[in-house]
Amino acid sequence: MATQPHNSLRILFVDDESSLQEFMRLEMPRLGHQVTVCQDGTTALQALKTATFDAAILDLRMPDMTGIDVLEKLKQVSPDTEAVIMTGYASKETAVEALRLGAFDYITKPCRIVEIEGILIRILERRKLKNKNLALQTRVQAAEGSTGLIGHSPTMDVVHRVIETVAPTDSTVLITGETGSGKDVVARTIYQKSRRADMPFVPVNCGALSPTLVESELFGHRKGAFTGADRDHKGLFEVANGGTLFLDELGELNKNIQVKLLRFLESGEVRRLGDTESIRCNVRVICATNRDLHKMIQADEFREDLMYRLNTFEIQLPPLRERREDLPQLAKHLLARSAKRTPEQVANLLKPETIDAMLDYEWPGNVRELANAMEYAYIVAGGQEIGVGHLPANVRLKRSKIPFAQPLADQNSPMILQMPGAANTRTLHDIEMEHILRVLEKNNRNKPATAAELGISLKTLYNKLNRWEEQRKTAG
Ligand SMILES: Nc1ncnc2c1ncn2[C@@H]1O[C@H](COP(=O)(O)OP(=O)(O)OP(=O)(O)O)[C@@H](O)[C@H]1O
Repeated sequence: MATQPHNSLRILFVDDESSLQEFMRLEMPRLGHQVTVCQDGTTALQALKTATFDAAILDLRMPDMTGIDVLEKLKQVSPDTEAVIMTGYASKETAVEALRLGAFDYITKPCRIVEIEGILIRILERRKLKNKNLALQTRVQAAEGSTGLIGHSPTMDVVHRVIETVAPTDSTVLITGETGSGKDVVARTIYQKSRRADMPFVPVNCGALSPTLVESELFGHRKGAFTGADRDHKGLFEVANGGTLFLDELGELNKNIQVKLLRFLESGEVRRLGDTESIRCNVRVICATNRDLHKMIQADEFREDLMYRLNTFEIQLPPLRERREDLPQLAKHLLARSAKRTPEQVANLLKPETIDAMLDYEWPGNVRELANAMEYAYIVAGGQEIGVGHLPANVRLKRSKIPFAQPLADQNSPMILQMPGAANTRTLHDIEMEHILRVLEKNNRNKPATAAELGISLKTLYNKLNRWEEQRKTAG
């Protein structure tokens, strides 16, 4: 089959005027397009059964059926074909009706070739945009990894059941669980199973929002609301309108923002900073936190009324050490992700003793730590069978706490192997990261407390941790 040049369209032309048919047979190839000419609607519908077209130019008045009839049928069998209706001046209203039915545009007779050419250029542009969008979606999916929620241990079965119940409703959901236990995956699964799956999913890492801008980021602002607000700005609630807003690390929101979130949940309205009017937003909110909100309430850091408003449906994700039966399947899934293969293709790479060794470990970093361990082992084993010796040192030696305090003592520690330039030449940056990680551990991974002890902003801490994570990935 001949390949279609990227600037060429396959066009279906339907008109009973033979002079116009001849004109199109000559002119379309001259413009680089392929054309199939039909003299009436019936022949056109026949042609649609055997070929695919990028565009269809349809005469409004034909002997057997109208262009509108053909348009309706065309949109049923080939919704991606862009239709253009040709009409005389007298029937402009019908042309407007055609637009309502999904036509791309209409042209009035007598047709001028420049006009047709202009419309075809716009169709080509729209096709390019659609393809670009598709390519971007595929890349986003590849970057985010498969969103399948793996695990059928009794506790995970409960999680699956709650997801099935709550996903189709518009109810707010609170997902709790230790870091790396899969809260983000659960939020995306709820979204994908919801009625809003075709609308935006807007994830927000509340901890990474700068404290001075958090309100404007979430709720928007009017021009002049504060110094530097030189234009109106849409908040993320408005961006997510019709869809789902995922507030990750909810526990990091300050109390002022907590009040505003509560107000939104109760009224469905947000008010931009500096505005006097509220805006109605149809947004479903899903929240996640690894912090103990009850303890935060006792410490007067979290509003009790907000927690009760949020936890109508609470999904508690168990830590990996409490659902060890999920580990073999998860390990295969995550190994397949690193190897860019299917779980079946990598199943034989994991020796039974390697799985046993992993079952003996506590996994304080939960599934994320398992994902990193699988990536590490895959690289160290050179894509071959993975033995116990290929696992990161802390997994092999069953040391749950990552040995930040003696980073150079064990050259096989994943922390060192993954730290760029770690061998004998530690850079100032390496030393800084070791210190940050040590303080993070000391504070039980509580990021605000860590940032406070280090004397840096929470945002800076997140930036440093993200950069470090990227460097570890690049260093393999
Ligand atoms: N049940 C699961 N099935 C498949 N992959 C999972 C599962 N749980 C977690 N993962 C993977 O583990 C990693 C960490 O998961 P995720 O980001 O959802 O954790 P989290 O609880 O949101 O962490 P944090 O509290 O640090 O934000 C991701 O790569 C995710 O794809």
